[in-house]
Amino acid sequence: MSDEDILDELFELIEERKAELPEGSYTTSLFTHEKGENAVLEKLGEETTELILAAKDDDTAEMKAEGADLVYHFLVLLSMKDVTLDELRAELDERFGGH
Ligand SMILES: N=c1c2ncn([C@@H]3O[C@H](COP(=O)(O)OP(=O)(O)OP(=O)(O)O)[C@@H](O)[C@H]3O)c2ncn1[C@@H]1O[C@H](COP(=O)(O)O)[C@@H](O)[C@H]1O
Repeated sequence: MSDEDILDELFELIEERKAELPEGSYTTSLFTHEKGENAVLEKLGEETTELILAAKDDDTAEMKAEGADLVYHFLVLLSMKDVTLDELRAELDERFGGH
């Protein structure tokens, strides 16, 4: 499975959680008052700090773990703001065009 596949699958699952709000799901809790937008923004801040500290320690295993948390919460934020993964790809594609 390519990296692109897992990002698409994860984003689709996040969109499904947003639409269906199944109980007992952590993602659901981020889309409801149980945790909400502030919790997503706080997590992005916390995990960015943890990623920086892992990099400073040259701890690549921890970098991957914190990076995965960061990507997941970033995808939740995109979905929360009705931005799609394809729009993010279009932004990256546009920048890559010059190469
Ligand atoms: N990738 C993730 C993912 N990364 C991190 N997290 C959650 O993010 C939360 C915060 O992580 P922390 O390490 O800060 O843990 P914590 O301080 O104990 O968390 P809180 O007290 O703030 O809840 C944890 O509860 C993790 O479970 C994730 N939760 C879900 N996913 C993906 O989303 C899918 C759907 O999950 P559910 O919506 O829970 O079914 C999963 O199968 C995964 O693929």
